Amino acid sequence: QDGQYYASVAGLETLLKTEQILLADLKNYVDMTKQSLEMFEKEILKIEAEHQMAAADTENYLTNPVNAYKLIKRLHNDWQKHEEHFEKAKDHLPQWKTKSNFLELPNDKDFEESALALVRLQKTYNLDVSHVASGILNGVKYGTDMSWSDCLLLGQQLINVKAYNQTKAWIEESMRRYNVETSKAINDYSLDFMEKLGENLMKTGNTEEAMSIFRSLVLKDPKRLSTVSKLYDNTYILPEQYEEERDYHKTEEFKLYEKVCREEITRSPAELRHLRCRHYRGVDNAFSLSPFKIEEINEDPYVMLVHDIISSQQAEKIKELGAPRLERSLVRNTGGEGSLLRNYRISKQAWVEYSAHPYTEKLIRDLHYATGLQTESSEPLQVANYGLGGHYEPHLDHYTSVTAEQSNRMSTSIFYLSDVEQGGATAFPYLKIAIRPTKGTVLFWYNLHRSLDGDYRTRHAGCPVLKGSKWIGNVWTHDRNQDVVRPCLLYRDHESSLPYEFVK
Ligand SMILES: O=C(O)CCC(=O)C(=O)O
Ligand SMILES: [Fe+2]
Repeated sequence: QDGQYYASVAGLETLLKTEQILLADLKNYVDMTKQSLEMFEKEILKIEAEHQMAAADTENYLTNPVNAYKLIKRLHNDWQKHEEHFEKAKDHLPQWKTKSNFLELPNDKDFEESALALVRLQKTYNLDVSHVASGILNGVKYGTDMSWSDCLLLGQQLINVKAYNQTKAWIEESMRRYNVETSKAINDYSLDFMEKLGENLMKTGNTEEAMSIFRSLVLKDPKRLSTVSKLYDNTYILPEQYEEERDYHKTEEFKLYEKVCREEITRSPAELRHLRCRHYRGVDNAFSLSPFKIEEINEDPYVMLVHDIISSQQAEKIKELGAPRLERSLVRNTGGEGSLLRNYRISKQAWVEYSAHPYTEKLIRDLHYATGLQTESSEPLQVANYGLGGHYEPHLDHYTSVTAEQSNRMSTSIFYLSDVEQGGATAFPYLKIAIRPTKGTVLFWYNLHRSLDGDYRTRHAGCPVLKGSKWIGNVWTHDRNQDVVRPCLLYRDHESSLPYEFVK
């Protein structure tokens, strides 16, 4: 299954184990052959350092997108390079020989997606490329640096998916790092990279910089003169028309969404003034001893938080119920090259019946007591996990055309099953609301007007997870038999949301 490792922390953990096994082989190989010793020894130290950090706190290590990218990059890219060296000495590499039979390895898709996830984060949160390359996310340093060749390779991946706008910064970062890192003797491997860097600089129109790379390349290895001059003569011109990103990413709505994720746009004190926090004893006063802690988030459409509605233990159990059955959430690609940029939802999900465990039974019962809604017609609990850079672009939960026989998703309840260190808010662009996940809290809102018309103002999204692993449980209650808590009005009350219907 594509992207099965990349999309969750559990998947990455498998990869970490895979890499441990391969690393043992590599160490063995160096002992036996003493070939290419210098290069491999350095490589081993580097990976071991990573693994030591990972061992110290695996969860913390793998929830860092830079570390996750580097892990996938090493397994997908570097080990393949090493393999060429291994060919001769395969007898000494029992694990390697059979690796494709039993070791878990990331595929092209994993690698591409992990690169795109980094870029998505960088773009959504306005991150500085040089910071990301240093493992710094929003001012916090989480891991080791990316090397100049890591940055270059990422740049090349971005060229492959035609994300030219993002490419240049990474190639420039690669150059900056190259100057700092490579005062030492240079090997063929690095020279190849330099050649590629020059080529990519030509492709992105940085002729001057390409020239200076080519010049120092030829100085270091005069044999390359002919290849280099061919590259140069081919004079790549900046592709005249960049492949457009999916148009939606250029709309005002999408830009607004990104700003709301960054909390660059928030509501004014005047807009927040009428909102209240209160204790609610629940339907039939069933919770008079431990009332619900309700925080109003928005009046119309109605949005609220209920704090501490599930315990930490309950949340852990629900994750456990979902985890073994997580499947990649469906993506609606519009096709074409570089289509991964168009993955509007990157997460894994599983459906869990409420009858699965007393804790899920309790969850749906408590939701009834907190909201008054009938939950008989609810969909099963949807448990979802967002990994590295995981997100869910703005969308509506309800169906926009339903026949008289069909029911619709009247309300959404998002139970937050984990905290998220950075990013991962639930954002409502039109309402200028970003809710940061807090474990144990449920975010609740009505998707439909009382008239049962869809409320377009409820368009919402899961912002990219910058650091951490985000777990949620979704409950969608339908619009059947809800007249007690949500009676219809004598008039159709849907006009307020109409201006938002066609905004795109
Ligand atoms: O992850 C989030 O915060 C939003 C999830 C969502 O909108 C959905 O699953 O429909
Ligand atoms: Fe949603």
